[in-house]
Amino acid sequence: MFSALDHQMMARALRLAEQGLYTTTPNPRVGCVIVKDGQIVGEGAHLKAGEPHAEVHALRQAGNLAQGADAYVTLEPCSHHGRTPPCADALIKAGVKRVVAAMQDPNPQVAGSGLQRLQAQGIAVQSGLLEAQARSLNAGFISRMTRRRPFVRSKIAASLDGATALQNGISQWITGPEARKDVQHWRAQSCVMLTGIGTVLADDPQLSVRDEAGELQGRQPLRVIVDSHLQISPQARILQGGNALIVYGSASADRIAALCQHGVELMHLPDHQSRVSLDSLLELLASRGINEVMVEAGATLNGALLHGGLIDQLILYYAPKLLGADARGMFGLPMLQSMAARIDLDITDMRQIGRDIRLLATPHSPQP
Ligand SMILES: Nc1nc(O)c(N)c(N[C@@H]2O[C@H](COP(=O)(O)O)[C@@H](O)[C@H]2O)n1
Ligand SMILES: [Zn+2]
Repeated sequence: MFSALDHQMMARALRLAEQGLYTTTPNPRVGCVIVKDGQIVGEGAHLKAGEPHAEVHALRQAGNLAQGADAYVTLEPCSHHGRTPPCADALIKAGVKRVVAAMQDPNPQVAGSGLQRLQAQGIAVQSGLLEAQARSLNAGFISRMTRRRPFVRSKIAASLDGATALQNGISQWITGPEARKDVQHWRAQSCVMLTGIGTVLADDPQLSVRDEAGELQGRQPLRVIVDSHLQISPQARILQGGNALIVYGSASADRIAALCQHGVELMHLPDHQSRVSLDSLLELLASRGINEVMVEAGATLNGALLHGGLIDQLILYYAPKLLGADARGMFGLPMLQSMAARIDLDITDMRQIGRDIRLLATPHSPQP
């Protein structure tokens, strides 16, 4: 169905889409290549919401050469008026003869209607080339559009014997500098950094995106703290500089007033036991256009998220160290009554980073 040239051009479009890895949110990362007589005549990437889509950049570069050309796009061209006009119309006007998309747009405002509009104008349309790669690049956008919740990845650094801290809470530094630098790359592509009050009280983290000199770098994710009984101090480093949200389940009026005085945003999201409802939190974040959440938390929050089926990806750094008995574990999961109740994972990537090993894993879902 697809030629070697098709594969090559879509692979190029996917590389272009990666240019928006850290910047396009809440929009998807999209790349486009326009090809005439086997030669690239235009290419582009979507970089920022409100700015032109990938197809528009590529068509501008191609100019009149777009007439009779093939367009390779990593996401179905849009058919609606959002912040910008429909790309399907721009492709029709430019006179392209064929459009190849890696995947359909999961946005219900588009969902196949972009491809239909092109087809109705006699343009040859194909979809599904390198679809798995295109989906992985926009896992957050797809999750928000189809499940009404963000894609959630949790990063955990542990010793080889599975400990994240000593019994007294000391955890700095289990992994080496290369792994800590790698973490910054994941933070930078996230819309939210999520943590729990236990981590805030133990480590007083900032959860910001920083360069090697420790300076703030680029777009900063919203910091969200799950603090069921509002124990956080207004002086906590994570609250400095704004851009933070505390979610709580129950608290006294005094505690609420004290934090409000410091200009902190609070949200009351109780579950039936007056802890924080994690499902409601993710729903709320999606309604605010949040595509990707990165969790850096302790065993309690990680256990609750994993047990609730709310973690989509684990980023596990294992350091070649042993922390011994009574050290803190990775997940506070309830005791299993049988092997049948275990949580199975699939490992999707494994590599050495400095002296540490990084595993990417996803909760295993049985094949239909
Ligand atoms: N095909 C395509 N190319 C791009 O470069 C895109 N950014 C999108 N995004 C789709 O359009 C919606 C955003 O529209 P506005 O930027 O507000 O005009 C987004 O939700 C996707 O459905 N598609
Ligand atoms: Zn568009």
